[in-house]
Amino acid sequence: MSDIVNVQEDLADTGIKGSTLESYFKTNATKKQKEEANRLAGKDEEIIYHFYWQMPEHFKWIGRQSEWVERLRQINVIGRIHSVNFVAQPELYHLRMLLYHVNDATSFDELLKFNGIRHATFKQACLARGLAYDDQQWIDGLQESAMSKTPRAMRTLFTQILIFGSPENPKRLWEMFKADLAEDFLLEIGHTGGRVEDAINHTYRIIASKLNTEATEGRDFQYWVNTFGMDNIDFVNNHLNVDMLNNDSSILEGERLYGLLKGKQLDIVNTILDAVTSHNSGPRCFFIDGPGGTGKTFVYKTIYHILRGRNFNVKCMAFTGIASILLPNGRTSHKTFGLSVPLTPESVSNIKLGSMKAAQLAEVDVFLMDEAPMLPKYGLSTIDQLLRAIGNAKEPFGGKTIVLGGDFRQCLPIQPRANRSELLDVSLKKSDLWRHFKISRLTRNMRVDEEETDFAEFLLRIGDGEVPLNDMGEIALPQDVISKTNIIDEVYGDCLADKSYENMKDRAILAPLNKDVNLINCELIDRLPGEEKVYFSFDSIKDMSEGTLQFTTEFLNSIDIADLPPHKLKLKKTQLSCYLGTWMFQKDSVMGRGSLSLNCVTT
Ligand SMILES: Nc1ncnc2c1ncn2[C@@H]1O[C@H](COP(=O)(O)OP(=O)(O)OP(=O)(O)O)[C@@H](O)[C@H]1O
Repeated sequence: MSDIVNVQEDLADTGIKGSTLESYFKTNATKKQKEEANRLAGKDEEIIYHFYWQMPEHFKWIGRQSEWVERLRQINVIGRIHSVNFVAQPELYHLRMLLYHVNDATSFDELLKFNGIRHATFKQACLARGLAYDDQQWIDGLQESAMSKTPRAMRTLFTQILIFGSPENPKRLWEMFKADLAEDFLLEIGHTGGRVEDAINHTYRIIASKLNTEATEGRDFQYWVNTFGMDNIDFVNNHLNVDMLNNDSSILEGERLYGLLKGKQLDIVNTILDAVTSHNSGPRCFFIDGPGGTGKTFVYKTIYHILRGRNFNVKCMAFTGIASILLPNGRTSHKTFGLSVPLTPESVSNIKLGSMKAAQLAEVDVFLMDEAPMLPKYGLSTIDQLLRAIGNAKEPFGGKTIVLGGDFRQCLPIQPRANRSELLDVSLKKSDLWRHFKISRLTRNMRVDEEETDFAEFLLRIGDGEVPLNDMGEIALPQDVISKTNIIDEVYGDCLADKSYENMKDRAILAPLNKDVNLINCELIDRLPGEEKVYFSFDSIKDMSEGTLQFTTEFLNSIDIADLPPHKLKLKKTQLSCYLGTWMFQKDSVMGRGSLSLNCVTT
């Protein structure tokens, strides 16, 4: 009941007395009076009731009078009720749903009534009318997000549903969606050989942790523990920092990687392992400086697995999300240290002393951060202050071992409208903390073959600013790297001629613009043998009756964005396709994400 009062009070607060909705109720009341009068007079006149969203088609809204006035002529206009976030405002969401299905209500109160029973909430009224089923809207929402959102975003949505959505049966939702919620961790154990239950437990702990941090107002975490059927809070808290890779897999992986280390890589790993395990008073801050491809990520992974295998608590991170996924259990540095976005010299970490996140950081022995040159010097200071405060220690970074790495030739801190010297000024190298770092350099490019070393060196000289520029600020590329005929023939010609299509997966053509990629793709697909299968995207909107915006077919077909397959997707059996996410095929249409098994070669 209180929720309803709130909805009505909200409407009143926003000056909605005499609003379009209240006037709609009045219009219906007038129609009902007329219907009753007709009945008493024995008059056989049909009174037509309209849904709220149909009102603009048949009535004109006169704002001054706060009144719907019947149109003399019906016109083609589209009425819609603005959308409501079903997690944040569940009662408004159900009110909206009722308005889509009840066309003769004369008040909020009447919307609550069904079959002679007045229900306490709009949600219950929807349930009674069969418009919502036990948690059906949460199931729909989660199913949709399983197809379109990352597992991390889905875990956030799931937590919000638990906190704000009052689902009837949270445990059932968890059982239904736990595999989707754990999708990234399941993928990871697929590579590292961990156990499925560890991935699921890890997801469970993350959700427990989110609930613990976010379920502050009104509901205490224990409420969710009981409702959700989770293990008790102590169990959850005690295990929050244990990542899901079991130590055995880390020991094996650590040994494997260590055996492959070459030259300088081995020295760096040994130095860092020694600093962590021997508790000596030597340096605890390291910077691994190396151009792209010199094996920095390889080194982080080796250190991570060896230390995890020895029960050390190691956190991997990178400045950008895309680089963080290359690291075991990688997060962004912003997430790990609660840095604000955007990061400014005034920013402080949003991790509060005494909070659970602070306690988790206190337990970490080693922080590994890739792409560190993107972190501005004041970001490094914020991390230093946070770790000193958490550890109540005077040493840099609270005495934790911190391993930064990256390449100063690559992206530097992003500073809007900064000139060169301003950019350099915010670089890590200008930080007072820089002097504490022991710098090691990797130089051998592990990606190139012997015959490509000249080109690798050329790239390094570009990065170091040693290649001369012409008047236009351009550099001259070596003749042997410039395409002279057709780039498809040059890269894939022999595979096409020999029909060795499998070998095509070892080569790639990169282009700066998607339109060039599409052109090259189309030409290449045309040159592949076999029957072409064409899939079209959906060109109509599901559940139009729910008041979805109306779009023309032409518009829907023209949507061409990076996250979605193109409207016309051509596939051939011999084609190599890289799927970012998974798609759902229905008959001959393709949409969003889901599961896919196609009779074509995939990489
Ligand atoms: N010792 C090694 N043995 C075998 N392969 C290695 C070794 N070191 C690096 N590699 C391989 O070389 C490639 C480049 O290494 P890595 O990705 O670690 O470089 P990076 O310095 O992190 O590059 P970038 O800066 O571009 O991210 C990877 O495929 C990696 O697996």
